[in-house]
Amino acid sequence: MKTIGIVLAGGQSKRFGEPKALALRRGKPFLFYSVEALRPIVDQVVVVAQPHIQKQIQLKDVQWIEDVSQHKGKGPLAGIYSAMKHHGATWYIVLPCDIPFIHETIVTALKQQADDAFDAIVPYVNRRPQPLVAIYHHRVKSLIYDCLQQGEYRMYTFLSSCRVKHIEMKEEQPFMNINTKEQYYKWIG
Ligand SMILES: Nc1nc2c(ncn2[C@@H]2O[C@H](COP(=O)(O)OP(=O)(O)OP(=O)(O)O)[C@@H](O)[C@H]2O)c(=O)[nH]1
Repeated sequence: MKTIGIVLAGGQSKRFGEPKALALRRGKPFLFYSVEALRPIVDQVVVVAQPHIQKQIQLKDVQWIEDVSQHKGKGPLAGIYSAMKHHGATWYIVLPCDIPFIHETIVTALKQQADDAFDAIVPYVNRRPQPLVAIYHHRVKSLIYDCLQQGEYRMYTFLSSCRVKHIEMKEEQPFMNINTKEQYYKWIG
């Protein structure tokens, strides 16, 4: 069962003011933590980012791709689709690049929930769905394609057409995403 890890790093980071993928926690870029959480569990890690991010960071055994041109920068759904288009697999484990407390045990727990009867495995933390820290079956590629073709870029609209298995996760910190400098100084220091 081939599994690809997708790290989404093609966002604008407007609220943060500089690329979140390159922000540091304990001397390592945020992107590093998402890649390392996936690496032991997947067959290949694919980072979907703009080329200037790749130029500023060294990561071993990672495949870098850009968003497909017609949906460049249109949001996470476009990034997931771009990775699926480049790499065939049964399952895709998706992580954003702005959750620097993520760790391998969360990804392992998610992968253990992979179930062919569902299109997506989405954790719930504190009653909130986490669709950017989730697993998608390859069959959703055509559903995403349809959304993108219709100019529908919202993750939740796409998910409403999927069979989703929700799993409750207790630990909150690994899912904490940093969007602003205030959050950065509060949680990272
Ligand atoms: N490949 C790709 N990733 C994206 C895109 N938009 C957002 N992401 C990633 O998805 C995750 C969540 O992004 P957001 O925080 O919602 O958006 P952002 O653009 O990074 O930040 P803001 O500009 O402040 O909204 C981050 O890891 C982003 O890098 C996109 O168009 N393509």
